[in-house]
Amino acid sequence: MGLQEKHRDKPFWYSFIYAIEGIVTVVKQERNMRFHLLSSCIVLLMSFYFSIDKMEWLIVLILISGMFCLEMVNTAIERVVDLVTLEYKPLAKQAKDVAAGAVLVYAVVSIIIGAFIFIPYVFKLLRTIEIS
Ligand SMILES: Nc1ncnc2c1ncn2[C@@H]1O[C@H](COP(=O)(O)OP(=O)(O)OP(=O)(O)O)[C@@H](O)[C@H]1O
Repeated sequence: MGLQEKHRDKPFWYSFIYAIEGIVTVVKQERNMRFHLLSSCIVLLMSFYFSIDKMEWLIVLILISGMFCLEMVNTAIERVVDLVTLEYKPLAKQAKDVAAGAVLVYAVVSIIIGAFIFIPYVFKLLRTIEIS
């Protein structure tokens, strides 16, 4: 029986189980993903602490979820490349490097946007500490 036939009769919610398996796999196997998880927890704690406004929450949540999604796509690309070849191939290098570049661009932009959101709150906190 081929893979297609094997999965044809499964109920639709099996796709969710497979998706969750994918998320668990990335968290278990990818150090970068665990780093994203840790930094996201810190950002969420800061967001609660500073009581950021609704628009800022939306931006923070979009950035965090975007980072997770991109890291998962990056990992998927790495796995497919390794499945195709474990030999040194310039195209394999390009595929992995381009995917890693996408993660880097998103991470740098997220840090810049995060700085725009949080730095004013940090300064406000420092001023309050100075005054009191
Ligand atoms: N088959 C290959 N052919 C040529 N270069 C490769 C190949 N596999 C990996 N590379 C190069 O080595 C780098 C590291 O590859 P690797 O598969 O270890 O991913 P990684 O960047 O360490 O991923 P992560 O740390 O996110 O798991 C790639 O970015 C690429 O430049």
